[in-house]
Amino acid sequence: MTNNGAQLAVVAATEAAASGPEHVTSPVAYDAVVLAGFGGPEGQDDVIPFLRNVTRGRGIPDERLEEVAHHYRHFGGVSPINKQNRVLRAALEAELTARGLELPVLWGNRNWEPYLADALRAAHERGFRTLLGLATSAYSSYSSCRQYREDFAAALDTTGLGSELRIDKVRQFFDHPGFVEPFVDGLRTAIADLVERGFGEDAIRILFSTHSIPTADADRSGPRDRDFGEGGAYAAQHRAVAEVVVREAGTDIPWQLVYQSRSGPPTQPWLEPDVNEVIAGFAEAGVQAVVIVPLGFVSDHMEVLWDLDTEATEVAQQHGLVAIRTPTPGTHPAYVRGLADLVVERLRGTPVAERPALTELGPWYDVCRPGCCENARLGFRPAIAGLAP
Ligand SMILES: CC1=C(CCC(=O)O)c2cc3nc(cc4[nH]c(cc5[nH]c(cc1n2)c(C)c5CCC(=O)O)c(CCC(=O)O)c4C)C(CCC(=O)O)=C3C
Ligand SMILES: [Fe+2]
Repeated sequence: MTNNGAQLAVVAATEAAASGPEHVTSPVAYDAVVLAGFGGPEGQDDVIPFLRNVTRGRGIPDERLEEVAHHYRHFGGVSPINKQNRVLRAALEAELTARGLELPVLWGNRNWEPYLADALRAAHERGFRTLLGLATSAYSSYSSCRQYREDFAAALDTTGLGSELRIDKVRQFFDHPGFVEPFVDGLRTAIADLVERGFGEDAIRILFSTHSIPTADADRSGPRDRDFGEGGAYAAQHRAVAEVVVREAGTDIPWQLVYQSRSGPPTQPWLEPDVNEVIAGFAEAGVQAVVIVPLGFVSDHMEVLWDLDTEATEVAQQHGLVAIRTPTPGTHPAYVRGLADLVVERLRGTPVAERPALTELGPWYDVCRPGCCENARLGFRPAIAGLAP
């Protein structure tokens, strides 16, 4: 740290939370929203520098990096993720404007241009001082929660704007109706499609797929003082949302939660089972069709286009199975409205009892609880929007 700006921001958020009820902050007149994306390469020359950004200090084997570079190269070195976030940014801003809220939405990334630091500089130049961060990530884990909080703190440090800007962050929204509804729609449509094509419901299986993470990180996901069972809050949230999606879709077809896109050295345990192994096992069980619901992802980025639409679909075909991958929220109107609702609840300081949440785990916290989503290997880094350890 070259200045203590990030620490100041951490303290500001901490005090705001500590003085309010446990879950929620008081109303805040935010000047703007900052959408925080993962970032992706936009051409062949970007691929390797992007992958270096993603994996810095992570011990990802070179073979895995080459393999992942190949996924991007196959699509011209372009990940669709930046375009998707540009479209989402505009849609969210338009939704807020339509509600009479003058709340610009800025956008910056963790791993590629425009970086979060660029977004903070732009916000500051436009005179915005009180910002609400919104990460494009629904669940609790180091990669999907705490790392975004650290990204904001690091961007405050890089820009030297730590004492000028206050940044809070929208809660994890895994069980918000706006996030869940597109998955329900997608599952219903896929089942209807298969039934119409003559598949019996007993010959169909539903797989809810999400990103695998190291089990050591999964165990640390969510607040330190709550026990969520195997796989921590990360796995528990996915299980709970999958149950809601199945119930809302009104189906009795058997389902299970599977994991994809594992990296890291083989010696390191990651969440299992792998989507491809489960699909391969289906053929012997007499299954004829599989519906893959990409429950862990907000848009059709590379993990979806390659790991599901290319790889998992190929595995299914090799085993004589029909596979349908259902849509991600993307810019589904329910999702965009849901994100706007999540912003509005912070403007109003909506009491926790009035906040929508479709599972018993939520609504999640405005300010992360002590020890939330720590990384098992990386040391402590300053983060916004969390209570001190
Ligand atoms: C939980 C989770 C999400 C979902 C939540 C969220 O959306 O945030 C997610 C999303 C994404 N992951 C992405 C890309 C990559 N993730 C990698 C590596 C890793 N991901 C991890 C976890 C997650 N990742 C982890 C524990 C690693 C190991 C290294 C580390 O500890 O960081 C690597 C390195 C190579 C590899 O090992 O695959 C790449 C290239 C992209 C962009 C895709 C595009 O460009 O379209 C997106 C949206
Ligand atoms: Fe990832």
